[in-house]
Amino acid sequence: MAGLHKMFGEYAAVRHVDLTVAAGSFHGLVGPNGAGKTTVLSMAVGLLRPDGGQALVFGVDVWKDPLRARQLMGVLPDGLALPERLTGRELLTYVGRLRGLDAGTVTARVDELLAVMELDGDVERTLVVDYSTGMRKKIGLATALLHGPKLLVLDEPFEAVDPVSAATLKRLLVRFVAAGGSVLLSSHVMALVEQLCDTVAVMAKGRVVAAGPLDDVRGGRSLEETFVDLVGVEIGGGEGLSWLVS
Ligand SMILES: Nc1ncnc2c1ncn2[C@@H]1O[C@H](COP(=O)(O)OP(=O)(O)OP(=O)(O)O)[C@@H](O)[C@H]1O
Repeated sequence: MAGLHKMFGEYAAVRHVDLTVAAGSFHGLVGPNGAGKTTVLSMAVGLLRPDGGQALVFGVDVWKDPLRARQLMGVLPDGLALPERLTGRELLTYVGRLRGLDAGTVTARVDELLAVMELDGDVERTLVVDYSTGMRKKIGLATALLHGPKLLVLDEPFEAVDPVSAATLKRLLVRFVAAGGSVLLSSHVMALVEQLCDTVAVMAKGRVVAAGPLDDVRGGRSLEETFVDLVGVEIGGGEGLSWLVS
């Protein structure tokens, strides 16, 4: 992405952001609440029209050639709206056919994805409307993977996912990158980004304030310490709320 810019009224939510995810890299995007991560990712994948700048996926302009760009990308947006009154299998089958995969391929991939995401067995009778938040993340990730994309763009993929499922998702993403895929994910969890990502960008107030290989950005410290320095916030400050306990 180059020079991506977005105004909401008078407020510049994203200010001329440049970000490159190298092929085969696992790229983390971190930043405090309201930094502009979701806005950047939404513009990068074609869900929110930028006021300026360009988003390219392997050279394909997301806004000029959306169909080709979508073939190359798998997207897990924040607050994904899924067709609710379907089971996970029905949803994946529907998405697979929409994406032009033949019936045999869809069935085989849906079987595999439901098993990997542990959404098979008894859970198969549950409608998506009755899924927990973590289960919705998992089925959302499965829909993102279904067509075999080269790049995954994931907004907070681990939010509300239990530790066991998170470990499964991590293994899956590491495998995806090892097989040549690229991942761009946003997260609030520094430990997770340090564990998974080789490259990281830190956003604050709509700008990228640091970016590069993980070790360069954290410079011998933990990512959390670097993050606090860069965005100028105190973690766990004791001020205020004196009424909370007496
Ligand atoms: N549709 C919108 N209309 C108006 N303002 C918006 C809209 N979407 C986002 N914003 C504002 O833009 C800023 C960036 O929001 P964004 O959701 O991109 O941040 P974020 O880094 O993803 O935050 P979080 O970590 O809390 O998810 C915030 O100040 C938010 O209030």
